[in-house]
Amino acid sequence: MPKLAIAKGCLQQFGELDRPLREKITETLVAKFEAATHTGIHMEKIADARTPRYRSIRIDQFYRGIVLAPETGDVYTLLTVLPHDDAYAWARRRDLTVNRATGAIEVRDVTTIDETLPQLVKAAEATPERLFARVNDADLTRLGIDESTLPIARTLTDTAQLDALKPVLPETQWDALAGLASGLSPEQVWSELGAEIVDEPYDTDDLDAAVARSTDRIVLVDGPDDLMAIFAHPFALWRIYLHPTQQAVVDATFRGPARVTGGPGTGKTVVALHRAHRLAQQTTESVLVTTFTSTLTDSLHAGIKLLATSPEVLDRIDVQHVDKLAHQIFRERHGAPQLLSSADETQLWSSIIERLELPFTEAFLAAEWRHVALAQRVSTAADYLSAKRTGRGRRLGANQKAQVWQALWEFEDTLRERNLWTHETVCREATRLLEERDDKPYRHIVVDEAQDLSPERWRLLRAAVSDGPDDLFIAGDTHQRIYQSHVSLREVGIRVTGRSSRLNLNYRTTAEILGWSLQLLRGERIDDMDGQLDSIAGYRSDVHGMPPTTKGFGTQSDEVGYVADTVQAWLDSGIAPGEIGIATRAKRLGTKVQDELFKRGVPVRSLGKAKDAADSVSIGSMHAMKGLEFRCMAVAGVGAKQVPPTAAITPVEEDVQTHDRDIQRERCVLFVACTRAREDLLVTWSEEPSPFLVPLV
Ligand SMILES: Nc1ncnc2c1ncn2[C@@H]1O[C@H](COP(=O)(O)OP(=O)(O)OP(=O)(O)O)[C@@H](O)[C@H]1O
Repeated sequence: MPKLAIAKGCLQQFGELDRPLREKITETLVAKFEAATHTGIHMEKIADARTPRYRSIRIDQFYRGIVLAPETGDVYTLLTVLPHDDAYAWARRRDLTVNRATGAIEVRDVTTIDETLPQLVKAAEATPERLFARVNDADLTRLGIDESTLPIARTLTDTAQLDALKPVLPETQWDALAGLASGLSPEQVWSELGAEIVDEPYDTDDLDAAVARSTDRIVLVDGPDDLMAIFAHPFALWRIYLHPTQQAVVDATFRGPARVTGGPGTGKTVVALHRAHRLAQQTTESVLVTTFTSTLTDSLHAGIKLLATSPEVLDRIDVQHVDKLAHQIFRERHGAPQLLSSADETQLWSSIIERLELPFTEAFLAAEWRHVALAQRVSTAADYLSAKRTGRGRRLGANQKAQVWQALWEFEDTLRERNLWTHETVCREATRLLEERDDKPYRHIVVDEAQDLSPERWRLLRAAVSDGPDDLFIAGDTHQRIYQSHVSLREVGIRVTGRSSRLNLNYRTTAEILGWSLQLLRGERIDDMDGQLDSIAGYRSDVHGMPPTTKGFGTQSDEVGYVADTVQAWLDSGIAPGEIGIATRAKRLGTKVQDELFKRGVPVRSLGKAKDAADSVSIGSMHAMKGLEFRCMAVAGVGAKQVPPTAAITPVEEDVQTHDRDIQRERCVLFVACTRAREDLLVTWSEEPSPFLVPLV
């Protein structure tokens, strides 16, 4: 029985068509493949096609699909859908070959390559520079560059020429060249290709075997329902086509906790979602997918719903905010907790300070309680005396420690006496309850945005799943840490050493925006949650665009006006309101921009509030941008007075280390906001620019 496979490029093109045409194509293909079961598929041969195995399939009066017919087997691969004449021209210009390194199928536009080569040779005569001078032929060949591509690679003098060849060169060969051009070594490119070392070379004439190997570019459709599901979400390419390095992490079996790291937009969430889905397919027990905010939880939930087409599998996946899980476990035993408000907490610290006549501030004691006592499960004076106070800066002598411990003890004692709880103590109690249980609620736990979870939340998760293969899977990037939590995974009982993978290729942002944003963090020493330093080296994007626009103004009202003008210009150029995001550090400025846009009749919403996300420009704090992305992004109010905000920074004289950590965190917050942009980034300020921007503007 014939089976249909769909190439990634085809689904991308399909997503750009009008909805009625998309519906028509879907209907036609479903009907054809249903009919094929009984009567075979009717397809036309194409005269003068580059390969005699191309066939055309009629979609309607105007549109044709180009299909690769099998020589052996029964898989028909839909390569493209285009207006009639373009479809036939496509088939005449493009050939299919098998990549020597990966054994996967590749499309190349032979006609354009033949036309371009003489021009490239001519341009190269004018300059001695060669883009790949440092890479020898043997390495290029090992990376799959074949004899047709090699002469082209050897004439290239700059990356702009390589970029221009992207639509015409064989995809995997272009990826390998782009990796080398961005500074990766041949070894690094080899490992990114995810190429399996084979004993025997691939049969480069066997296109059918190559199709079967190309799971990162060709998806095999599993019946009409699957076809409808694929075509219903043509923009969610991540759902179907994973990069080999992503796929390897999704499919791996780990003997214990494992994690994936990587820069912004490298697909960590995508990997986490696929992995959760795969684990849920393989077990009959529950799988938890979790993170630290409810907005992120909602978007993980939406992702899981896109992936899990089987209701049984979907049922097995519980997507829950980690605090909600803590409260749920707590309530099952104790009922609803009575929570201490943050104002009451400050008041309580203040009364303890007064009563004990202590020389500490409320903020200092609260932080000491959270970052030392709770983080390290300190329950006695002796524990506290020997607890690590890394990152707490201000040194305490023995007497001072005794005073602090007395305050912490009184604080907890009051909570106990009045039966009051904070989110942290609820979490601690839930952990205790889970640690007592043999029947853990989950078989697998997948955690996204791991860098922002506090130690007590990690302990909760550790206690919610039994030790075992694939128990915990963690996705995160410490360069995007936007809250206070500095966790050593080992200290919370989670060992990932030797089970850590890294993703480098950014799918979201242009190379220009990524490169600019990475400079915000240059020189920062950022831990990797496992006793080492993380690094930004090697993160890259193969997509190019405009560099970010940075602009300062004399007054805030001029700045607001400019941001509103820019949003209007984006809208006028055809960008949908839902594809535009605006981030500010302080809410007040966000409100001003929102009012200005509202005055101009632009639909606008505060993040997380209105439901009609697709129809409105989104405004939110830089923190609220975590996990989101927008085609166009304005990051406003990046002035010296606002970024970093004085109130968020511990004064140097109070605590040097905490001060430094606060500054680093604020850099990360700005980095997160800027890396939400896919195509266009505007960064503005009034008066003096933020010190973080000074080297960049
Ligand atoms: N294999 C893929 N094919 C197509 N698109 C992909 C792929 N992997 C990731 N993407 C897209 O790249 C973007 C970023 O992915 P994702 O959110 O998973 O990255 P991330 O590493 O979690 O980012 P961040 O850390 O910045 O939140 C998304 O738009 C996602 O759909």
